[in-house]
Amino acid sequence: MSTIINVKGLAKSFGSLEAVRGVDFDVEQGSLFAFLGPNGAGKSTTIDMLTTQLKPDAGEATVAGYRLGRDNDGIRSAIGIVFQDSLLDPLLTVEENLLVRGSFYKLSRSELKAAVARAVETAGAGDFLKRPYGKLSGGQRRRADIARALIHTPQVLFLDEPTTGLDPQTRQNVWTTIRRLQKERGMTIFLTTHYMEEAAQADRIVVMDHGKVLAEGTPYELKERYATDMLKLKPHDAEELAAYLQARSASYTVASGIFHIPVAETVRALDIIDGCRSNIAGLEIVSGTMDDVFLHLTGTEVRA
Ligand SMILES: Nc1ncnc2c1ncn2[C@@H]1O[C@H](COP(=O)(O)OP(=O)(O)OP(=O)(O)O)[C@@H](O)[C@H]1O
Repeated sequence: MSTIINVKGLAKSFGSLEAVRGVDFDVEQGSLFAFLGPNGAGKSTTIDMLTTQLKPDAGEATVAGYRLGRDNDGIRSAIGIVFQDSLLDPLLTVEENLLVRGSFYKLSRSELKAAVARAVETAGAGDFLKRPYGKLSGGQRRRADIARALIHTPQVLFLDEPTTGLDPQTRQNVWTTIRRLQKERGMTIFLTTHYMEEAAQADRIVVMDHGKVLAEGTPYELKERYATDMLKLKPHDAEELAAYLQARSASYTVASGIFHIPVAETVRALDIIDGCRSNIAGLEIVSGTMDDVFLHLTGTEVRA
């Protein structure tokens, strides 16, 4: 796979506040990339720089082969952005909004119609095309916002918290659209989210806080590194199990008669189980989650 976004030493301060303090990361072409961090971590500032809305103080970046600061028009032609706050006019219908937006791209009338139709189809916004944007549900608005960002068929789609505030069913629908863009259209998706179960579906994750990258890797790698799997055992004889675990120098806690034994990886639980099989009345192995990773790295629960 080739790299479509490359970031080196990117930095931005607002007065004395160092919002982004020299970040480095790459995004693979066609991947679903999740950018995580608590409120104020510097995510939006980084995205604003990569999308040419904010001039960096230092560092460099290329997006779809275009150098930031040198070919910002090229970058803008290659990206689509779905902002947290919509840019569409609530009084116009979805179709009117998209046609107005599409008129910026200097297309002929027939090209414009075809581009809008393609964006609508891809975003699944066909059912409410003739309705005023302001009268749509949250999920429908999001689809219209995504359609707006797709009119010029971008290579990279930036989505800033695309599902925040939506109900679980609608979140799922919007998420299905995002996956389709990536899988079927080969689009690179650059996503920020406060929902860790969404981040867990990404190909690669960067976690940042206080303007710095804290960790990066696949969800699996991050969970292996920063989250602990837990073996939970219900013994027939608690004293016997305690003695067995102490003899192995395995740490554990007991709650309501259940032994909680942290294991580095889920398969390690097998070693423990093997030696005390006849004393086991019940067991469960709980994998570490992205929530654990986030908590470990940032020292804070996810704040939406
Ligand atoms: N235009 C600005 N002027 C001054 N300070 C700013 C400006 N934009 C952002 N900041 C500050 O920079 C820091 C990073 O903000 P940023 O919006 O990049 O964080 P974030 O990770 O996107 O947070 P969130 O998850 O809340 O969107 C914060 O302390 C914020 O208050």
